[in-house]
Amino acid sequence: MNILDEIIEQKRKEVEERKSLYPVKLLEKGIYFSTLPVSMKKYILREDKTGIIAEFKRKSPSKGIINAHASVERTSIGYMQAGASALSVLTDKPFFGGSNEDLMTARKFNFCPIIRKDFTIDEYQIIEAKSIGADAILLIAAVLEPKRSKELTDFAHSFGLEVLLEVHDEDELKKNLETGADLIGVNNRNLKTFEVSIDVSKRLAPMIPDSIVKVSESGISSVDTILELKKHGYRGFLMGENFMKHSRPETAAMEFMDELRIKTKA
Ligand SMILES: O=C(O)c1ccccc1NCC(=O)[C@H](O)[C@H](O)COP(=O)(O)O
Repeated sequence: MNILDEIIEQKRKEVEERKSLYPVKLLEKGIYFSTLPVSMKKYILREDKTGIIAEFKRKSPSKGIINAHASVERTSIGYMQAGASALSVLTDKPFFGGSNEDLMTARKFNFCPIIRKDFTIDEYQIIEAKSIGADAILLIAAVLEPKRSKELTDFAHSFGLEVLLEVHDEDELKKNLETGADLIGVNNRNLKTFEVSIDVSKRLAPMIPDSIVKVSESGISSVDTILELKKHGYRGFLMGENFMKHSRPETAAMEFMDELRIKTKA
């Protein structure tokens, strides 16, 4: 059993527990349930932003503890002040140390697109994402049949949420091109082996239609990599550890995005 199988097995149990603890009727009463979502796709395409989706993540299966003490409030505000296009907040607790409360805190302090980073396998989680103030959800092709990805995408759209569909290889991409995702994220990290290679993004780029916003995910740690990925048509760049490993992730993000702005003008 690989880590992804383990996460999904755990997630199935967790979702069933949450359904009985917080029934849909309760989620529908959440303060964000009827607010209008902010489009992550639009923000990523905005020229005055960097395209970076800055992630708040305390730990991960591949790296263990990354930052146990960072404040969601200070980090998320700092990320946006630095010029991020959107925020990504991990809400999975057992494997990433996140929570729904983290996302709600980020929501409270920021008017910007927020993607709920979790392992979505059930409609219930989409309703939950809406009720905690998310604007977008992640779907991972490696754990869903294309038919199921489409069903969940349609369901997310019915709540005004956008979908970032994550793929890791040609086969996953080909099978999921018709699922209606708003953005396609190519994960440079193989979630089964944890191997990271930016070449995955470069290889898959020509297969993604221009109508879909391309996002490169994971293992990005240099401005030059972003400039290189832009040449391959990427507009979004999901970055977590490179910022979170610092005691002040928001300062690291500011320095990184300043360098990106300078090199983009040059
Ligand atoms: O990061 C992991 O170890 C991981 C393991 C299993 C499933 C998902 C995982 N990561 C989720 C992500 O998508 C990354 O947090 C995100 O792309 C940012 O990556 P990075 O910039 O390398 O922190």
